[in-house]
Amino acid sequence: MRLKAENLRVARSGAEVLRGISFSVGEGEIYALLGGNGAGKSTTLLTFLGFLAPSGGEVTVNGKSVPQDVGGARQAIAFLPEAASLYEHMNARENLRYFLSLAATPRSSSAIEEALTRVSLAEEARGRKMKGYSKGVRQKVAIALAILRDTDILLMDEPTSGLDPIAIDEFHALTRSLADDGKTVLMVTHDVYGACQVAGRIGLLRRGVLVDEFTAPEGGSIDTETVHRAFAEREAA
Ligand SMILES: Nc1ncnc2c1ncn2[C@@H]1O[C@H](COP(=O)(O)OP(=O)(O)OP(=O)(O)O)[C@@H](O)[C@H]1O
Repeated sequence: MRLKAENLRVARSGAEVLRGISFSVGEGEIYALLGGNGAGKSTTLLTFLGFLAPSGGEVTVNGKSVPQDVGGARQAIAFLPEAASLYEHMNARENLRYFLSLAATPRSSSAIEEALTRVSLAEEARGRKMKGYSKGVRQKVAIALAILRDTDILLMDEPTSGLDPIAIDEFHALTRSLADDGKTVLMVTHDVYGACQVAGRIGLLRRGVLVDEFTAPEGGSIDTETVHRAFAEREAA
């Protein structure tokens, strides 16, 4: 398994915010962690990235304990934060070149153009400074960066928040094609409908406990109604 949490516990400011969660995500899988505010979704991502240490249980990336090899975990993962921080005074190509050089993974100009084509960033948008660009364009550049880093694993924090419906559909199609290439995707979201559209598995997180898990049937997708009902019932409980 590329990502695995086993009875994982994490405390923040003295309070236990993950209370023994277990799940795993393999090659070519898209796993969506769904939950209300404060459920522990971002905390889970930060723990896989080694920014928070477990107070109990285990967290592994490619079979290696994250606390024991934080560098290895970060090298294996591309992280898409909710708001991509790109340099305003640089254009899309310059941002990509700059961040790739920081990650010590320089790429050719043709590879950069190919990635920008894959995320459907219009030719004329590639050479304009980022300043004033919409969230949709910024996110495309951030995904292009993840594609160019060519890591096996992608973590995404609320990737569709603030995107319009067309950008959301494009994003889901792209995420699926990345999974078809064998990437492992873990995303956290509030969006039940989007999670059902894109994920092969959904984990419902409530107050630091994984209370339900749903798996898509072979060749199909997870039923939105079922997840919605479970979400509402758990929140009301
Ligand atoms: N920097 C922090 N220091 C201490 N506690 C924190 C910090 N950030 C979050 N928490 C607490 O950890 C718990 C889980 O928060 P987390 O951000 O992981 O939830 P989330 O499911 O991602 O929520 P949201 O959907 O609101 O982003 C919450 O109770 C929150 O108050």
